[in-house]
Order: sequence, then C-alpha cells, then structure tokens
Amino acid sequence: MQRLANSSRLFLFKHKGLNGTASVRMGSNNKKKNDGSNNKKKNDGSNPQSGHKIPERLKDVPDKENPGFFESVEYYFHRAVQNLIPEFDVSIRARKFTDEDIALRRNGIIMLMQNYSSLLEIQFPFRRDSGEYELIQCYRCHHCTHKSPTKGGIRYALDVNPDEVKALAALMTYKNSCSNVPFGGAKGGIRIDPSKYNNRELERITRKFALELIKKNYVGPGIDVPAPDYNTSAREMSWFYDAYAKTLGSTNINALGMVTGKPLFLGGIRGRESATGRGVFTAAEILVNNEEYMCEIGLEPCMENKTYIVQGFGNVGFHAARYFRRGRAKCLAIVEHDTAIVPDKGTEINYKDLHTYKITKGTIKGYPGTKSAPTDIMFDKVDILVPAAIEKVIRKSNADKVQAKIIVEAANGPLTPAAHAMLLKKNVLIIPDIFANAGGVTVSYFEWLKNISHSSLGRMSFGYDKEISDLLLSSIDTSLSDTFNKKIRIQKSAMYEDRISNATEKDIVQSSLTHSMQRAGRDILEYAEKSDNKLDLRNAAYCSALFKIFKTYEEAGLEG
Ligand SMILES: NC(=O)C1=CN([C@@H]2O[C@H](COP(=O)(O)OP(=O)(O)OC[C@H]3O[C@@H](n4cnc5c(N)ncnc54)[C@H](O)[C@@H]3O)[C@@H](O)[C@H]2O)C=CC1
Ligand SMILES: O=C(O)CCC(=O)C(=O)O
Repeated sequence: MQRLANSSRLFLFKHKGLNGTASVRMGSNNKKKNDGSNNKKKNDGSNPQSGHKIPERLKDVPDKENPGFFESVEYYFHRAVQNLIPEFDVSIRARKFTDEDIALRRNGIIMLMQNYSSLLEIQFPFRRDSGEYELIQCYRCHHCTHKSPTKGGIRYALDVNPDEVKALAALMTYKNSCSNVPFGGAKGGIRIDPSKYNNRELERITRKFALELIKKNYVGPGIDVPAPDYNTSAREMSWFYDAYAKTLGSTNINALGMVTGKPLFLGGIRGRESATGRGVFTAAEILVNNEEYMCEIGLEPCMENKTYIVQGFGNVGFHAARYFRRGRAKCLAIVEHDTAIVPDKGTEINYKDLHTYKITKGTIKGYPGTKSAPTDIMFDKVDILVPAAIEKVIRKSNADKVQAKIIVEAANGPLTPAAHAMLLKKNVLIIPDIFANAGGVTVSYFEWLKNISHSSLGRMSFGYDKEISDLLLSSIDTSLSDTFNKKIRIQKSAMYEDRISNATEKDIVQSSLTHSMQRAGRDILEYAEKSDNKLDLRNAAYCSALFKIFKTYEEAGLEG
C-alpha cells in the first residue's frame, strides 16, 4: 500500500480480482482538490465523498433502535459500494467503455447486486391432528442469481416475514461470494412455532411447503437448494428431499442435490452438522492468532485461556462452544432464551451431554455442575462473545453494555448497524456473519458436489494417494541408500500411517473447510488493510464479496 503525496484519503493498492491484478485508487473517486474539510468518513463508516450516495431512505438506519433487517443489510451494502466505485470502474474500463457508459453500467450492476430477484409468498390451509384448520404462511426469496443454483437455509419461527427472508437471502449472496461458494443467495421460512406441532404435523407442513416450491419450479439441484437453519435440521431436509424425489425429481439423476444438510444415509455429508460451529471457531482463531489485530484490541495473540460466552445453544452454538473448548478457551457462560448457566468453579461443561440434556428437558436450566444466571450475563466482561441465536440481539439500547473485546457473529445479523458503529468506536473487533458463519454453506456446497458427482469425497483418490505417497517414500529410501551407500528406510510416523490409511470423507471436509475459511479470511484482511479502519471487518468482508459478484455480472453482460 502506497500513500499518495497530497491526499490524506486516497491510496493506491493492488487488488487480485477474478481478472488478475488491477491498480486502483481506493476511498474516493472525487477528482477535486482535497481541502481536508469534508473529505472524511463519518463515524458510522460511510463515505459520502466516494461518488456513491447511500439512498436517502437508508440514511437514518445507523441511528435506529430497531431498523428493518433488509434495510440494515442494504445499508452495509452501500457503505461497501462507496469504497469499491474506483475498483468497479477500473474493471469496466478494461472493456473499453466510454466514461458515460462506465457509470451507467456500474450503476446497473450495483442495482442488480442490491436487490432481490424474486420473493415467493405461499399460504396453504393445514388440517391439524385435532381437526382444526390453520392457514400456514411460508416464504422463499431468491436474491442474486448471478450464479446458479441459489442457496440458503429454511427456518421455522413465528417471526418469519418477508423483510427477514429478504435480508437473510441477501446475506447468503454476500456470504457465498465472500467464501467463494459459487452460488447465488436465497432463504426461506415457515411462520410457525414448531414446538406447538407434533412430528407428523411438522412433516405434513414441510412436505406441503416443499411441494408448493417444486410445483412452481422454485427449487431444484440447479435452481435453488435449501438447507437447515434456525429450528430446522436434517430431519426437515429429508422430508424436503423425499417430496422432490417422489415427484419432479423422480426422473432427475441429480435429485439428491436439491437440498443439503441431509442425513448421512440420504446423501448427506460427514461434517455438515458441525460445520457452522466449526467455521465460527476457525474464523475466530484466524483473528485471535493475528498479532496485529490482537495488539489493536489489547489481547494476547493465542486462543488458549481466552474467555468466551455463547448465546444460543442450538446447532451452531453447541458446536461453536465445543470447538472453543477444544481450542483451550474457557467458557464463562452459555445463554439460552430462558436462562443462562455458568460452570461451577474448576469444572468444564460436557457440551455433548448438555446438548442431550437440553433435548430431553427442553432447557439447559439445572444442568449438573452449573448454576443458573440471568440472561444478561452475556454483557459481562469476556474476551469473546459468540451470539449464535437470532438477529438484532445487540442494538443501540444495549450495545454500550457489551464488555467483550471480540464478537463473533455466529448468528445472521445479531448486531444492528447502530450497535455495530458503537462497538467499533469502543475498539471491539467484530467478526461479521458473512464470514464467521460461512462454514455451514461451505460444507453444504461440498455435499452438493458429492450429490451431483454421485461419489463420496475421496472415494476415487484415497487409494491412489496412498500408492503415490508409498512410492514417494520408497524413492526417497532408494536415493538416500544410493547416496550413503547403505540401506536406509524412512520411518513412517504413526500419525502419517493413520492419516494415509484411514482417510475419510470427514477429513477431507474438515481440512477443505479450514482452507476455505483461511482463504476468505485472507481476502477480507487484505481489504481491511486498505481501509481507514482495519477493525471494520464487516465493511472489508462486504467489499471482498461485492467485488466478485460485480465481476461476474460485468463479465456475463447485462443485455440478456
Ligand atoms: N444451522 C446452520 O447451519 C446455520 C445457522 N446460522 C444462523 O445461526 C443462528 C442459529 O441457528 P441454529 O443454531 O441453526 O438454530 P437452532 O434452532 O438450532 O438454535 C437456536 C438456539 O437459540 C436459542 N435462542 C433463541 N432465542 C434466543 C435468545 N433470545 N437468547 C438466547 N438463546 C436464544 C434457541 O432456544 C435455540 O437453542 C441463526 O441466526 C441462523 O440463521 C448461520 C449459518 C448456518
Ligand atoms: O447450508 C446452507 O446452504 C445455508 C446455511 C444458511 O442458511 C446460512 O448460512 O445462513
């Protein structure tokens, strides 16, 4: 990075985009002389001088206690676009457009990247086991379709609504791009409280929703691929798949790829269930091991003995808590919607056991070896806070209570823009959702690949890899023996023997997930380094995501 002489804001950097390397000026495309008076970013991180304006209707989003979820995502989108205008223009200019056409084309693509493509609202009557009828409301939103299929989970909750589904679909577009998952974004949900229905009823509701989507050609292995999310799991995904397999999918050889997060014996993949929590830990680890970042927030650069609190002990929170403990961090509390628990001094929670306890008792309250605490313990002093429940839990009215140094957004949208800005000012490191919780969709992608290739990962290469490494070792034996003129044999370590002889699909999934998170993290940190506030990883993650989406639209052309 090289600062330009007479500007405090403009700087030059190299970006390795999809199309190789381009040198661009970042931060402002304002050609006017900088008088230093108004060429500054605002406290909320927006940059009015960039040549791209945040739409008037979003102006008060960073100040609201309870902004719309979709408008919050749109707001983050526009903040990032403000930084990217010069980069966008460089990539269009390479195609020899006139200056006027560059602006028109760039603004057209920005419009495409922000807006959702379609939103389907379905209502159907449902007869409960009691004989009563209910009207069930469901939604599915396809956000950007620059890549096919679109992808994202399905949640069951009473607050599912069009605004929420659109926001979550947009987050999926940006998350997929940020993590190099080659899909567009989508999300869906059914507005029910699943705890009020028995299993047969839930199965019928799920199948009806699936059939409505199938009839409309709104889902399919090459169209849109659902997955588990809040209050759904492998069980609901099996029903979804079965509804497809018995209808439109009966003649489709790739039918298994119509949904991910399935059980293992129905085309699922090892490691998907724990993938989001594992990815959350990996994202945290990348930052916690980064000396510069830890120095900025006054922490030691290692995971060992860092304290953590997890809010939401569902699929994501359970596995995240497990991995943090494996990383030798110390749990201070687990917070659920009805209570929090704190481990007794000197004891450690057995998370698998706690998970079983919660399923059996319907609560974590009373778990042996812990004491109950109020749920606002999540605002206590801690190194790492992991909100893994729902959106907008940290807002303008409670953000100043947060005492964590690092927040890892395991849930989608747990912070409002106001809370985000307030915490940034307090020097809190926020690891944003579109990076932190991307482990789930990344392994969903691996499952989809497995389904459409009709082979488990590694099946065609494990044997060959073993033969090649045996050959390599024996050729090293031969060369050493020839050089030293005596028989030399390389000793294989037990770990090597074990890895090479007993490699499983899970090993491939886990190491590929780590690799993918590391690569996404590296790209985000590159953008962060170039920005005015390197702690604003959300803006950096959006920049990393949006540039790739922009390039895809730009290269595909806009006339079709
Ligand atoms: N399941 C997945 O693979 C992915 C999930 N996510 C996001 O992670 C979040 C959690 O999802 P899951 O773990 O799958 O859901 P889940 O349904 O398995 O668990 C959610 C947990 O949060 C608890 N909870 C709800 N409201 C709470 C509150 N106010 N305070 C404390 N706890 C509360 C619930 O009781 C439940 O135990 C959601 O935002 C979801 O969109 C993101 C990426 C992937
Ligand atoms: O696994 C997937 O396809 C999507 C997971 C999801 O819904 C999310 O990342 O929010």
